[in-house]
Amino acid sequence: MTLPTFVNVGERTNVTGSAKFRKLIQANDYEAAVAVARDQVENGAQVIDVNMDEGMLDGVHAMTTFLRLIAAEPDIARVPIMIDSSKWEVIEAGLKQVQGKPIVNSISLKEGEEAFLHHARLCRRYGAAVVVMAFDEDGQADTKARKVEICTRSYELLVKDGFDPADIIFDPNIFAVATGIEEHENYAVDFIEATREIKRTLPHVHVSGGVSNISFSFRGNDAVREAMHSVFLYHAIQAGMDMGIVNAGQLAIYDEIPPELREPVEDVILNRRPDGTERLLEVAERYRGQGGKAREEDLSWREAPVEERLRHALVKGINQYVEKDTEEARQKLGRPLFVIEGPLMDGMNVVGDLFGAGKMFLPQVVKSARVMKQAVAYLTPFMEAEREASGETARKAAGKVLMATVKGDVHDIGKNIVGVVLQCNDYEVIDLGVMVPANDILDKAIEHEVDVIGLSGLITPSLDEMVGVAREMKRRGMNQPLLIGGATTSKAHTAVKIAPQYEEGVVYVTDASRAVGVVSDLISKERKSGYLDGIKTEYDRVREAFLSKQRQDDRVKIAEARANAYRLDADRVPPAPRKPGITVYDAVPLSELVPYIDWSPFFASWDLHGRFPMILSDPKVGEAAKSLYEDAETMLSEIVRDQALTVKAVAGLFPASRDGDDVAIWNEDRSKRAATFHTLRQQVAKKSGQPNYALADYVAEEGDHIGAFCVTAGHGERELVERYTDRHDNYSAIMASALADRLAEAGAEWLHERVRRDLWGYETGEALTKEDLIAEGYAGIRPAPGYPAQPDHTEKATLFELLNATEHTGVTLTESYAMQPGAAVSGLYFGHPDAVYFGTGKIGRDQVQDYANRKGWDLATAERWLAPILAYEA
Ligand SMILES: C[S@@+](CC[C@H](N)C(=O)[O-])C[C@H]1O[C@@H](n2cnc3c(N)ncnc32)[C@H](O)[C@@H]1O
Repeated sequence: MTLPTFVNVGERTNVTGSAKFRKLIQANDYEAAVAVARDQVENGAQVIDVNMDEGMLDGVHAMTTFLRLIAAEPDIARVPIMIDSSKWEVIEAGLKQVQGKPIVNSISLKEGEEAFLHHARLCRRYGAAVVVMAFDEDGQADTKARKVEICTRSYELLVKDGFDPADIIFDPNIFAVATGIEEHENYAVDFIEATREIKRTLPHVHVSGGVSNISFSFRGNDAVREAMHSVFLYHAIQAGMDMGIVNAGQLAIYDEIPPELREPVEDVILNRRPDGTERLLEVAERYRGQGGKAREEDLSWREAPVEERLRHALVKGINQYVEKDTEEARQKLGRPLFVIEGPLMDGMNVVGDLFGAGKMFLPQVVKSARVMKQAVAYLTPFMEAEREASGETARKAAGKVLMATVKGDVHDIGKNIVGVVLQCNDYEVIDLGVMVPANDILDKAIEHEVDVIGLSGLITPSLDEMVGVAREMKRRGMNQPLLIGGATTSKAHTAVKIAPQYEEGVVYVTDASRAVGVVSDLISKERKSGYLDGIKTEYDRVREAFLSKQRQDDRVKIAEARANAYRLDADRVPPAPRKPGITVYDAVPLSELVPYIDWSPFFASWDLHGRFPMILSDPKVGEAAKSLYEDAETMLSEIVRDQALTVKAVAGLFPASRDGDDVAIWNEDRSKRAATFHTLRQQVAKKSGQPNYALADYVAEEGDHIGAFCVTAGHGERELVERYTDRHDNYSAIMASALADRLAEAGAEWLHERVRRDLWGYETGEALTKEDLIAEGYAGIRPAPGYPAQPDHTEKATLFELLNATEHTGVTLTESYAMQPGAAVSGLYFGHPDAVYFGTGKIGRDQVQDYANRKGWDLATAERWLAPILAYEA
């Protein structure tokens, strides 16, 4: 077994640990019991522990039934199952049911070597990993020496017997500390040190444990328990613990535990002083009933000298005192420039180093940059006055970077983040905004004598636009390197399409955290040519690999793909809509949308990757994520309170029928064709039984319906963003855009539910949970033009016309078919329960020609719009 950094084992499907689960099993309510398992997985459990050891239960029957049911649930079955029982027949019953790699919890030397090896062999036969308790014929190990001794003995026996050491998970027993009994005081240290020794001496094994035991004596005092778990894990993980039963929601962030609590907790966990328990008991009283929340702000840093304070404020991103401290520093240091070049730059260097070392994350850096920007804004008039008096020129930045989102594209969150990160590394950034034509970009680059040009784009037509900018740079004989970034850009596209147009350097930048390194290499006189040579060699290789793959491409003919189309189950075509035609929502109440927000992509837009809400307690990015989330929640409640954004939506449901690979839309009595949606078909060779999908396949040949929609949350966004940028607050400006995007997506989810339940009305029964909605676990899909199932953005024109979307929502389409405002979503509705998302993949020239004919285009136009999915070189 290979494990990610720390694996969280869910334990709520354990009849001995959860009264709720026990009652469900006793009542034979397996459906609700399965929901408990699902809940755990959704809440971040990466393994689920299943235990049916209850005197009144038939353990074999309960284990078999329950595991059989969860094996049929793909979203639960994707995580490993830990079969937990002290009865061997229950374990074996469980092993028979689990399909993936099981984990047996547990075996031990309690009954001697023979029984131990016998059980281990049985586990091995089922391919299971095992939890080995530090337990032998003499009982459970409590000291470090005993833990290590038993684990070592177990290890040697197992490995000698042919057991894969990577499948051994030791549980060296976590016992409660601070119980008032002297012998217990070293229990945490014993566990931590035993873990360190086990990981050092027994290669490949894992170490696990039940974390909540440690704080057992503080039952009822969650704040202290959370702090104890967090401090214990902090040390145990460093010692090598890589798995455990932890309630992620009940974990404080180590650095956020108030020092007056953390210190006595740490004293107890590390057994650092004889009166540790007493002192913790005293402090604990003050935290009783506070749930770890009510903490006073620590203002001790305000007592340090002003340089220190500025540095602290920068690193922590605190802008509350920035003007006051900047003024004090200006008076103390004598000149505004000394403040910038002194404490402010020092602080930013610390931020840069921490970011570079992976100890700080983007949102924190952007917050630090806000402090810098506000300090500099405060100092600027003083510097200008000085310059006027002395005739000096302005201070030179480390380099100048021009940035723009290309013509036809409106998205700029990523670009703005990169701009901020560059600025806080002392680069001057000239940001031309969005929808900037090539000539404007290049004119401004020349006028400002910039060192580097950065282009950004989100939608596929922007890729072509970037190729045009590169070509024009060559024509003009420019020499600045060109950076490429944004959601649809890629190293392959940059290497294959853009780099060959311009010899002075084209570099693809994966994410904001890379931008500073790349720009500094490109600006350095010493490093630039070596760096670009390296890029060129790499891109030559990427291009060659891409083209050679393209040459051996084995697409099937479009006729053959059509013959293998997906055949719709006509009996399950949804009924006619209850409310056909167009429905407009002028202002969807924002408060209604908040529960529909999917937060995971919000974190991703700040380069914090992981699923919400688990990301909040992630050992690495949890702290940054939590603080970002708090700020987001504050701003979101202000937006809702002030109605600062308006969400407009339109949905339409129409008679439709499949027409080959197209979908015909009809007027109400089907006497006249109102529109045609064109779809594209997969041409990859499929295994037998697997269809070559096109969206048209989801519509019946006659008597069917489809829908279309457009939602925006962008009205008001510009004003909001400007309000923040005027205050030199890019952090909040970027946050506002990111929240507008979230509300647009939430609006799409909300509207889709309305459509399924009311307007079309094919979904009856209970409403889905929020998690089910986010996982799109309902019947029907809402594919969006420009996404993998229909990569052609131009289909939005038909969609907009059919819905009269611009009039109803105020959303317009740019020449590249980007929606404006950017916080907008549109797509089609297919109601058939078998409809699933797919990717069209690359397509052959025969289909491109056919598609061109259907769209009324010539081949070259089709090849231009479909450029990203051509299986050949046009
Ligand atoms: C981009 S995510 C947005 C939803 C996500 N919960 C959020 O809030 O960001 C999912 C949406 O993208 C579109 N989509 C995803 N995969 C697709 C595919 N293969 N083809 C077409 N559209 C797709 C659909 O409109 C789908 O509802």
